[in-house]
Amino acid sequence: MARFRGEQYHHGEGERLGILLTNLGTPDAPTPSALRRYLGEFLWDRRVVEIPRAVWWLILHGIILRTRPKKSAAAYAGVWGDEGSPLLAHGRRQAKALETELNQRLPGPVSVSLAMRYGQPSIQAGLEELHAAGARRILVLPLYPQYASATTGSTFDKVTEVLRQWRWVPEVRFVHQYHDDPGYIAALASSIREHWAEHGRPRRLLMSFHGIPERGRDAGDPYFCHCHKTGRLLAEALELGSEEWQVAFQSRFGKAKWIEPYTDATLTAWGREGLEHADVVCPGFPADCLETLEEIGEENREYFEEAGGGQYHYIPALNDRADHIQALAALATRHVAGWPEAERAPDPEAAESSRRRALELGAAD
Ligand SMILES: C=CC1=C(C)c2cc3[nH]c(cc4nc(cc5[nH]c(cc1n2)c(C)c5CCC(=O)O)C(CCC(=O)O)=C4C)c(C)c3C=C
Ligand SMILES: [Fe+2]
Ligand SMILES: [Fe+2]
Repeated sequence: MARFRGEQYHHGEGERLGILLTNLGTPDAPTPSALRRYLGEFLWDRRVVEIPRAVWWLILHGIILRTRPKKSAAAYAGVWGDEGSPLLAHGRRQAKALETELNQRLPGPVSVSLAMRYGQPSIQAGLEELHAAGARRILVLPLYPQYASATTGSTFDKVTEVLRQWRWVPEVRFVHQYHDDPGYIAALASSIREHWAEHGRPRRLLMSFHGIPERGRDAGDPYFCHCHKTGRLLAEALELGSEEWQVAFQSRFGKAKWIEPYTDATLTAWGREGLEHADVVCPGFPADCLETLEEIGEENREYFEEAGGGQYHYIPALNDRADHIQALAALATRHVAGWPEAERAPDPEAAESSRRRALELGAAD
């Protein structure tokens, strides 16, 4: 509260549309201590692990945070680039490109800030950045095409937790999902067709999505259905026959049963069959990250090849492809309809002619 004193508000001035582009988060460095901090925050979220707190605290602090940080740090080290975590580097490029695109499409002005649900830059920092830029209307756009309680739901929790501390809450809208958005599906289909033009068409395309515990799906989380609908629309856009594609779920965590089929088991089975060429695409990850580059690009490639499979290609995420940014800009534009920064400024000529017309009509009466 103390951060926002009266003099920081500029009544009527600096009106600006703010877009908070969010993703899951990533550690600050590929080291065990940074991973312990990051995983400690992430895995303590009740929407991510739904086990009673006392029991989970003992497991998390007694076992997981003693072993996983070292293993995860080694995996992150393998994908870490000059710009740091791939998820963060792609996120920064996406935010910049989206800001440029939206300022061309809308009267604006528009500011886009990138924020992570866990770690840095935080959702609090992103919201404060937008506020400092003069944004009084904010669209929250989580980069999760498919809604899940653990991701989209949790982002909503954090945004509202931060805004609870503000005296003057901005006008806020929230994108809930865009799993069947035509622009998103078309960008995925184009990226796959381009890959095929260069590397040849595979016998089968695996569409691998991050999993969730089966319990969540059975309790009503729409995530599983959203993933399947994305998969069906993408297969239709690519005109694939039913034997040529499949949906599967990756990145299992913990001992509970997760939604099936599992990506690793599917690719192992395809390898055993002697499938000569498999491609994997991850439509639920709009930016490449550990789970795509390492888990799909490396780990699952080994499962497939060691089981006897032939060619294997991971098709990169949409990242900052122009068609992806245009799809996100179109999505954002639809969600801010009616806000002043999204409406064309009145054209003085049109306003004058409509005033004359009104006068004429009035005179005719
Ligand atoms: C795309 C949607 C995602 C869902 C749904 C999701 C659920 C979920 N994830 C975990 C556990 C972990 N996820 C981790 C990384 C990670 N997860 C997502 C996305 C979804 N997670 C992304 C984009 C990333 C990558 C971040 C990066 O920095 O590259 C990790 C950390 C890495 C590791 O140690 O393996 C864990 C752990 C659970 C329990 C869960 C529950 C529904
Ligand atoms: Fe995850
Ligand atoms: Fe391929």
